[in-house]
Amino acid sequence: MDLTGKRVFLTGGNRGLGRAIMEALLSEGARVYFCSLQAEKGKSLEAELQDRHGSSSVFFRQCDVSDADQLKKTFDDAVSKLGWVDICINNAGIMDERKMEDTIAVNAVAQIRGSQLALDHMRRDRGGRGGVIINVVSETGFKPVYWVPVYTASKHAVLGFTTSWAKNPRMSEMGVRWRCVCVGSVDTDMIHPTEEGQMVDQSTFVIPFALLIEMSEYVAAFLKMLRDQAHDDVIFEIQNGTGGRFRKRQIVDSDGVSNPVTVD
Ligand SMILES: NC(=O)C1=CN([C@@H]2O[C@H](COP(=O)(O)OP(=O)(O)OC[C@H]3O[C@@H](n4cnc5c(N)ncnc54)[C@H](O)[C@@H]3O)[C@@H](O)[C@H]2O)C=CC1
Ligand SMILES: CCCCC/C=C\C=C\C(=O)C/C=C\C/C=C\CCCC(=O)O
Repeated sequence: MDLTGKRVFLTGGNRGLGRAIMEALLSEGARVYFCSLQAEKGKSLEAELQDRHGSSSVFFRQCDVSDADQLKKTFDDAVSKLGWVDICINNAGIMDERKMEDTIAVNAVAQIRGSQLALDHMRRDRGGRGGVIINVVSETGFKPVYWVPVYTASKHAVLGFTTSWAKNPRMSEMGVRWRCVCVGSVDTDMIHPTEEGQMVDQSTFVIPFALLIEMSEYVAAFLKMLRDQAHDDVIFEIQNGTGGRFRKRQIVDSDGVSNPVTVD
C-alpha cells in the first residue's frame, strides 16, 4: 500500500509508540488525525507537526477514549476534517494493575469501540471506501504474563475481537482488513512503573534489556505490515531483531507438538 495521501485516525498519539508511528506516517505523506488525554501536549505537538508537514496534514483533539460519547465525536470530527479515514489505529493504552476497570475500559472496550466506529465508516457494502483497522495489542495478547494479569486480559480481549471480525466470510465484500500488532517491549514511559502496585510482584520485575525493541525497529516493522496487503493473517508480531512477521496462533497439546490446533 502506498501511504502517500492516506487518511489516518490514531488514538494515543502524543507520546510513545503512537507518536513515533504518527511521525513516520506524516513523513510518508499520510494525513493524520490524532487524539490523546493530555490537551496541552497534544496541542503543542499538533502545532509543531503542522509547521513541519503543513496545516492540513495533522489534526489533534483531546479525548478520553474510554468515554463512548467522546470517542464517537472525535472519530466523527476526524472524518469531517480528513474527508474519510483509510487507516484506523487504536493505540491508546495504560498499564496499572490497581485500576482494573480503567485498564479494561481503555485497552479493551475503547479499542473495540474504535474498531466498530471505523468498520461502520469503512464498509464498502454500506457505501464506505474500505480500509485497514489496526489494534495495537502486545505479545501479552497471546501469552500469560504474571506481572500484569489485568493488562494481559485486556490484550487477550482485543486479540479475540479482532481475529473474530477478520474471520467474517463477508469481510472481502466489506473491503476491510484487520491487524493486531503484537509487539514485545519497547522503551516508553509505559514499561517503567513508578508506583508500587502498578504491577503484581514488582519486586521480581526486571526489564530484560536484551529483549527491548528499538523504536526505529518497531516503526519499520509497522510500516512493513501496513504496506503488505497480501496477507490474510491478522496477528503481526514484532520481536527484537526479527523485523516483524505475520503469525498464526496455535494451541499445542502439553505432550508437545503432537496435535497442534490452529485457531486462526
Ligand atoms: N511500550 C511497550 O513495550 C508496549 C506497548 N504496547 C501498547 O502500545 C500502546 C502504546 O503504548 P506506549 O506508547 O508504550 O505507552 P505510553 O504510555 O507512552 O502512551 C500511551 C498513550 O495512550 C494515551 N492514553 C492513555 N489513556 C488514554 C485515554 N483514556 N484516552 C485517550 N488516550 C489515552 C496517552 O495519552 C498516550 O498517548 C498501548 O496500547 C500499549 O499497551 C504493546 C506492547 C508493548
Ligand atoms: C521485556 C520487558 C518487560 C516489560 C514488561 C512491561 C510492560 C510490557 C508491556 C507489554 O505490552 C510488552 C509485551 C510483552 C513483554 C512482557 C513480558 C515478557 C515476557 C517474557 C516471556 O516470557 O516471553
